[in-house]
Amino acid sequence: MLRTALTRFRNKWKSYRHRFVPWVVLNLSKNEKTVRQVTERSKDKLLSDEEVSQSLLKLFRVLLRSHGGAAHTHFLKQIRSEEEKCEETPVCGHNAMLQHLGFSIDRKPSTLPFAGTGVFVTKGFVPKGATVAMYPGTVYQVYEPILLQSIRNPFVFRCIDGVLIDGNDKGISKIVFKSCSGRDRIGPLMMSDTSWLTHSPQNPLAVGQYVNNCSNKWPANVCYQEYDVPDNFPIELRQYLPNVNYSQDTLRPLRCVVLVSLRDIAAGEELFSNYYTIVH
Ligand SMILES: C[S@@+](CC[C@H](N)C(=O)[O-])C[C@H]1O[C@@H](n2cnc3c(N)ncnc32)[C@H](O)[C@@H]1O
Repeated sequence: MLRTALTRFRNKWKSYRHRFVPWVVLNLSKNEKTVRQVTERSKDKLLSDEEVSQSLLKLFRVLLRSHGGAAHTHFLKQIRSEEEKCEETPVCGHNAMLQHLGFSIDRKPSTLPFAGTGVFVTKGFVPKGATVAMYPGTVYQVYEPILLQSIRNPFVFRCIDGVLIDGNDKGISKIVFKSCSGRDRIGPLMMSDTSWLTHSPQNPLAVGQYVNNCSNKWPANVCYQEYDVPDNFPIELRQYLPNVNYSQDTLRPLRCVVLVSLRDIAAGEELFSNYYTIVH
């Protein structure tokens, strides 16, 4: 009997796509109704990678312009024609987001009791199918060790293929991210953004690690989606990517995770994702 129960649990556990260990284990039975079910891995993507690229590039180009890009003048020349479409005044990340994506998001105390910080739409309006946030952190391939960093860490996110992203902005996780980010720079160009580790990230999308889990009362309004950064992603815009590979020798494209809106979301609403997705 115990053996059957254990086998059933193991099979079910294996099909969970995103997990925040150990919180998921402790809360699995509390809100099973909210589990998101998809029939195939390929059906899980609401947006194509190209659509995700387009919205990231739109924002990052404005950020580059507003941050001066002084050290990257020669790169700026290359993208001059695109930039001419943007307005001349420098803008802060949240304004850039509002002006160019139509909404802004920020961290605030969650509306849920005992749920700590959450993420809210602060201004504007998020249409269904928009890239609303990014899940920052160090990317660990399935074969890479994460034991120390994962102890008492509720920010370890598991992707569909077992890749892990450590989105903790404190302690050893923070040290690891900064060290990997410094290691990967190319001359003056950063290949990733470390400012998500602070209270004011340069890339205002990079707060997805603070999105709380939905409940029976508050259904999910966003979902996670893997996004592998394509080779042709402009090198001068990679400084806004909030992810870095743990190992320098990783051969595959950089894994990012974005949160995509499942419905229209109005200003003032908290974002809720689904920590559990079953892939049948
Ligand atoms: C990825 S973190 C989310 C950010 C977290 N709210 C914080 O302030 O650090 C996951 C943790 O958030 C809390 N959390 C997420 N969803 C929750 C919910 N619906 N109710 C209570 N706590 C929740 C749990 O403590 C969980 O371990």
